[in-house]
Amino acid sequence: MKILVVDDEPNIRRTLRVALETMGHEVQEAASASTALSEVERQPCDVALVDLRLGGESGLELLESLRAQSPRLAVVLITAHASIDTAVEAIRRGALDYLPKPFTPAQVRAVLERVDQVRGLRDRVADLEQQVRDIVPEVELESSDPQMQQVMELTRLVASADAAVLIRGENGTGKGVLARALHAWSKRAGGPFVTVNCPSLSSDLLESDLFGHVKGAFTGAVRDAAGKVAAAEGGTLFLDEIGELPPALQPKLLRFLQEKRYERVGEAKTRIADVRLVAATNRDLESAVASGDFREDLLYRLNVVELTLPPLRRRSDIRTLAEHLLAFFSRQSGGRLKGFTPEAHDRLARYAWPGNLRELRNAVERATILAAGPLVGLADLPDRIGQMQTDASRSIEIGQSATLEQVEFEHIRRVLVAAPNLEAAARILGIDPSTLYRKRKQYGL
Ligand SMILES: Nc1ncnc2c1ncn2[C@@H]1O[C@H](COP(=O)(O)OP(=O)(O)OP(=O)(O)O)[C@@H](O)[C@H]1O
Repeated sequence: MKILVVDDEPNIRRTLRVALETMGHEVQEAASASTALSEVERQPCDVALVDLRLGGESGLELLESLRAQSPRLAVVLITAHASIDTAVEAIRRGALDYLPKPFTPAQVRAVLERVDQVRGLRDRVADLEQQVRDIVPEVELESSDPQMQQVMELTRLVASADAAVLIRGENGTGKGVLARALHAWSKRAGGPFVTVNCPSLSSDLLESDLFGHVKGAFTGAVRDAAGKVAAAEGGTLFLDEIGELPPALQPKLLRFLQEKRYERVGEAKTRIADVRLVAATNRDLESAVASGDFREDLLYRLNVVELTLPPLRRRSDIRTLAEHLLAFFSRQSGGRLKGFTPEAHDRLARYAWPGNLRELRNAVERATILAAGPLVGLADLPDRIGQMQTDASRSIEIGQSATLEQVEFEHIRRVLVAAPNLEAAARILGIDPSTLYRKRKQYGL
């Protein structure tokens, strides 16, 4: 973890730095409240260890300012006057814990383990919140489109088997939604549904995210972690964007698929899990196999059954889908909107929908907020749809009349089309793969 030590006594700062660095943490120091605040602003950290008496300043006040400035920061107070009262006051004002002075390295370690546990729980809550959002109440799986009807029929058929399933389709076509439906219709429905986003983490972190790790396996592994394979026990593990699975992890996943066996990072003990694997990809995995980026044996293990979702532009039910989504969002906001104008419908039917159902959903939700009603018109649709020229790939020129959002959307879209994979696209854009991942979701790309 990144830890900020705030104490006006150089000796305490030095002792803590040595102890914390020995435990594998990164340490920043501050001798006063104002330095502490500017340090946190300059470089975000995970934990602040704050002395209660900072010369003439109060650690309790700094605690409040730090919490206001950086709500995710865990603050631990250090106090030579450990009384129940100060401890209670510190916790009441948002401290996560306190350390009595003088302290031993073991006490520091114990406090940090608690901080790490709380952070783990917080992440778990965020993850669960995301899952609740992912359950997507607006989803309509019934379709009059013949291709979709075929996909749904096959999904119901294979749901009861335990075979691995590979879901193919462009971004936003509903692969995640279909994976959930598959789980809900399977005999594992009572078990957990756990998602792993393959491109959002580095190879090492992804391995530990999947299979778990033991305490001390790497810097920052301060306690054992079970991993998502274990979390999905008795249920379904959904590997999103499997085409981005780093090569180093592919043999490990293959072994897991074949034998249901795996090891946590840093541990030799073999564990067994009863988990069904469903994977999704928007990439042409056959060409990834041909270029050596994806193992052929893994592809064959994953696609025992294949389900392919059609892109939205090829679906004959765009109109019904748009009406369904509008009815859903309109209900949530008092039922003001009754439908689309004929021009808006026409545009929705002719637009290319590079972000597929996600883009349609976002466009309709946005229109529900903007439209005066009772019908959604062209002006209520995002510019790229409403002002679309007949050529869907109209060019945006830098310096010409375009919003920053349009420019960012178009630039990211084109880089994604041209780059061989997400990591390369993130490198070109000069952003983190996880930021790119979020932006794609935001823009429905
Ligand atoms: N059948 C549906 N009815 C209504 N909305 C849908 C449907 N399928 C998908 N959506 C909308 O599109 C969004 C994206 O779906 P989902 O995440 O399943 O797509 P995906 O193909 O997995 O995308 P990605 O490849 O980017 O992960 C959903 O959150 C939902 O809002």
